Amino acid sequence: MTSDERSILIIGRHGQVSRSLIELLEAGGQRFTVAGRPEADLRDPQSVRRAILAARPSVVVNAAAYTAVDKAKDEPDAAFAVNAAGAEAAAKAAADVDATIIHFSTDYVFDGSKRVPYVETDPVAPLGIYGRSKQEGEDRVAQANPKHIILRTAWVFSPFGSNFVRTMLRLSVERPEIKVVADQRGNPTFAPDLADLVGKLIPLASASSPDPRIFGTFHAVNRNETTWFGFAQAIIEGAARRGGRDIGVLPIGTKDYPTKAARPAYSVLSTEKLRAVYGLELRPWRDALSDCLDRLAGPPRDEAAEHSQQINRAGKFA
Ligand SMILES: NC(=O)C1=CN([C@@H]2O[C@H](COP(=O)(O)OP(=O)(O)OC[C@H]3O[C@@H](n4cnc5c(N)ncnc54)[C@H](OP(=O)(O)O)[C@@H]3O)[C@@H](O)[C@H]2O)C=CC1
Ligand SMILES: Cc1cn([C@H]2C[C@H](O)[C@@H](COP(=O)(O)OP(=O)(O)O[C@H]3O[C@@H](C)C(=O)[C@@H](O)[C@H]3O)O2)c(=O)[nH]c1=O
Ligand SMILES: [Mg+2]
Repeated sequence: MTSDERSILIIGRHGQVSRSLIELLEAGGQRFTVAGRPEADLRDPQSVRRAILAARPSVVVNAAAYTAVDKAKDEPDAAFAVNAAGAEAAAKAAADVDATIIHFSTDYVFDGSKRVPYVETDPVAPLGIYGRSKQEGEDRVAQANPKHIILRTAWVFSPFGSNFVRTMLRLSVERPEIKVVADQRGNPTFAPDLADLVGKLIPLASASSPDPRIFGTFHAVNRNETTWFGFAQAIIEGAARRGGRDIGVLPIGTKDYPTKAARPAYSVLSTEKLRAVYGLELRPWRDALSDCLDRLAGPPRDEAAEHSQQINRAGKFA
């Protein structure tokens, strides 16, 4: 790395995507700064601006957001402050130091009325406050900084924080069976895979005269689609192979699982643009889930047994 190379600033410290990105950049020995609460709070735009002007990075990755879908209904001001005004402040300050902003949005900007994968140019029509606040954030980020890469992702899971995989693992020890909606389709996405993607975009985005085609909005999700029920089944099966309880997973309808906020019935995202522009794609979600479960519950028992037999045959423990 040359000494005049500018660094990367990540907004958000303990989130799924921030932690995955921090892990990746640390492993790669890259120079980066983290701006997180309390000193950089997206509800206080000036605090975010200060952090960006002080670091003068070439790329700002905004991995922070208000992500509580149901709670957003009771706290619309907080959701919009963080996801719209806060995101705009980060994008504007990035523009002022000539940095690219990499920002994340969500499949929940769509209403779910389609039955084939959504493309980036499809009209947005969010069903709830969270989706509306994220949609406004997309618009404001794009407006504030022409050098923006907005990655619309979905159903994010990881070994960190609060996510559907960790919820299912917790329920599998607490309950005899779980009931999960089988009429909402989407793409589960592994936060470390998103971090890998961002790691590949950073050098392109921080080039001195980047190709303008790299900017814009891109769908970025793991390959293949499922329902929350299908995802839950795969989680419980995977956990059982690793010594977890093989509890029943029962399919139900959205009407049988009332929530404060409505979710789209179909929010599968086409990643054709990411492939066409960058030549990049994320692997199938089942492969990513397997890596996530390895980290949360260790390797599958049969594979572990097979592995130790191989070691024994090799005479390592003889
Ligand atoms: N989770 C999901 O399923 C999906 C997420 N996304 C988007 O991906 C991005 C990353 O999400 P994910 O990693 O899952 O989020 P998490 O919910 O795991 O983490 C949220 C992050 O935002 C930070 N944050 C929240 N409020 C503020 C605030 N006022 N000021 C500063 N930081 C704040 C948290 O801070 P702290 O470090 O202090 O905890 C944390 O780092 C977000 O833009 C989200 O909308 C898109 C689709 C699906
Ligand atoms: C825990 C649980 C949930 N569900 C349903 C409720 C809901 O329709 C669906 C998903 O539940 P969750 O509330 O965990 O997921 P949710 O918070 O809706 O997840 C969303 O988060 C935001 C941040 C995004 O951007 C989206 O892409 C998406 O990942 O599963 C069940 O049917 N049974 C259960 O036991
Ligand atoms: Mg949630």
